[in-house]
Amino acid sequence: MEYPGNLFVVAAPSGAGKSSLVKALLELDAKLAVSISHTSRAPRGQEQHGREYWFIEPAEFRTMADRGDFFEWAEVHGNLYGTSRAGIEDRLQHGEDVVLEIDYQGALQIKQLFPYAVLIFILPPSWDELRLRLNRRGDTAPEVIAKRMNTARVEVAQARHFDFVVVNAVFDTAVFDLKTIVHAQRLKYAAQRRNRSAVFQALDLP
Ligand SMILES: Nc1nc2c(ncn2[C@@H]2O[C@H](COP(=O)(O)OP(=O)(O)O)[C@@H](O)[C@H]2O)c(=O)[nH]1
Ligand SMILES: Nc1ncnc2c1ncn2[C@@H]1O[C@H](COP(=O)(O)OP(=O)(O)O)[C@@H](O)[C@H]1O
Repeated sequence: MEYPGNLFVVAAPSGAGKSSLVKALLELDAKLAVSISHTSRAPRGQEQHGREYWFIEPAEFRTMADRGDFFEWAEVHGNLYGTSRAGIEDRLQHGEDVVLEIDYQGALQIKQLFPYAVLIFILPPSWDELRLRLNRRGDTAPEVIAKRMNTARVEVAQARHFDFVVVNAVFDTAVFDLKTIVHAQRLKYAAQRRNRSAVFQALDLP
């Protein structure tokens, strides 16, 4: 499948800083939009339906999956998550850029469907720091943290299938790395199409 918009996929083990980084990236780049996923998990803390996720019942999720409503979906930490076609197809068709914040299983499915998608894996600087961040966030029970640390080992092993790996040690440096990847992809895509105006647009030149 091919659309004129760029597709960026960001995956990371839970607690590595993916949500915070993507949020900061969106604040820097008005031309990017993040896709809101559907999930069967219950909302956490201040989360709102339609803002962090579309929260739906497992049965409804299964119906959507059977109907082919998702570009990809996967079970993560015992819950179902999916990227709906309706959420991003329109934007991509209009040449707008989209970021997917999803797990590695979803990322690999997206790469099959959209070979030009740019897959970015966020790594924490160390396992100890990952545990610290999960603890500090304060919204995850100790037994859940232990489970996520185990899953993190499986997830990190998948980083080799990604186009880029960004280490989130110093936050601002990691945001800058992401911004550079997005910028480089826009220039590459514009150059591939030999489209002078698209190159100028990507450079933010008049
Ligand atoms: N495959 C897939 N994974 C998703 C999707 N949305 C979120 N995820 C992933 O599901 C995992 C759990 O997310 P979440 O419940 O928000 O917990 P968090 O890991 O603490 O942020 C994370 O790795 C997300 O990136 C989606 O649409 N598809
Ligand atoms: N570079 C960093 N240095 C220190 N703490 C960070 C950094 N990046 C993120 N954090 C913190 O780590 C915790 C997990 O970040 P979050 O964005 O929720 O992770 P994820 O979306 O990957 O689960 C949050 O409390 C966040 O503020």
